[in-house]
Amino acid sequence: MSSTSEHTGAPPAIGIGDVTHVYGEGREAVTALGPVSLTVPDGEFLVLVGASGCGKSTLLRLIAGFDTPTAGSLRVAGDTPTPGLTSGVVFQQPRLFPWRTVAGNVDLALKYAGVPRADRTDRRDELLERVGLEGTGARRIWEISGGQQQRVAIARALAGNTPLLLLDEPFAALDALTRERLQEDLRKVSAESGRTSVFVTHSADEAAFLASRIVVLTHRPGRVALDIPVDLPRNGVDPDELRGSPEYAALRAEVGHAVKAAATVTEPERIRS
Ligand SMILES: Nc1ncnc2c1ncn2[C@@H]1O[C@H](COP(=O)(O)OP(=O)(O)OP(=O)(O)O)[C@@H](O)[C@H]1O
Repeated sequence: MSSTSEHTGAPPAIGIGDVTHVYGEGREAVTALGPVSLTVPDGEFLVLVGASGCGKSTLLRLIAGFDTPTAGSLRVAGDTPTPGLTSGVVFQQPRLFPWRTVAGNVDLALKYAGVPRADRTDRRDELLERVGLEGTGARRIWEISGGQQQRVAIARALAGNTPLLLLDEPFAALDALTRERLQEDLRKVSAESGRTSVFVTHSADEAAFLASRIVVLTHRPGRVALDIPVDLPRNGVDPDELRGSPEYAALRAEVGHAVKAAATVTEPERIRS
């Protein structure tokens, strides 16, 4: 693993060296992950793909700092990750305060992030606009749709201005049309913000659409089965055109095959770059 960025000499956004994670002890021990080594440069949109139970969420939790690796080293911008400080996290179920308004939820995240009161309204409106929720600030969480709730969760995660945005299957519970819309908006938001992101999914389609790099994990304990850069354009591209392009179809097929193969056979690490 290289410990610094190629161009600036600064540590990478995420540096993962020979990380293993074991849940429980003795006869109860479950090795969920590893060893995994990955270097993620600033601004990358990394998608982790793999079959159920392969350790994707475990890796994300380690990057978030919710858990500490059993072995190996994991650094965010050269330091040990700290929950809430190094990353904003979006889960499959939006964890919002249902009795608060949309604006109130984002305000609270800005307050926790230390944004001065005088700046919060402008910053909140900017965030709501960015996630496609302008004009909905006064609505209660229970009054808006699941897709809109997930948009609020993304705005909250962006509010902290943390170096990382981590997303654990955030669109899995949404209907297909809403999911596509949110994917399109997230793609745009991420290209605009340039925030380093790690997104977990089962879906090869979703990975091919969102990623600037895709890592497929083997079955448990998850290791890197495939690590590929994505050459699809990230800015100024029509989402339908992208989804209809032969390049997208080829990437989706490659990832789909890799996920299937990795779910059944423990493959040696294969890197194409
Ligand atoms: N707290 C825990 N205690 C014991 N085993 C656990 C714990 N959390 C996860 N595991 C096990 O570790 C393995 C990896 O789990 P993880 O949730 O990281 O997988 P995943 O790829 O995210 O799965 P899914 O796609 O189904 O969410 C699984 O076999 C799971 O049962």
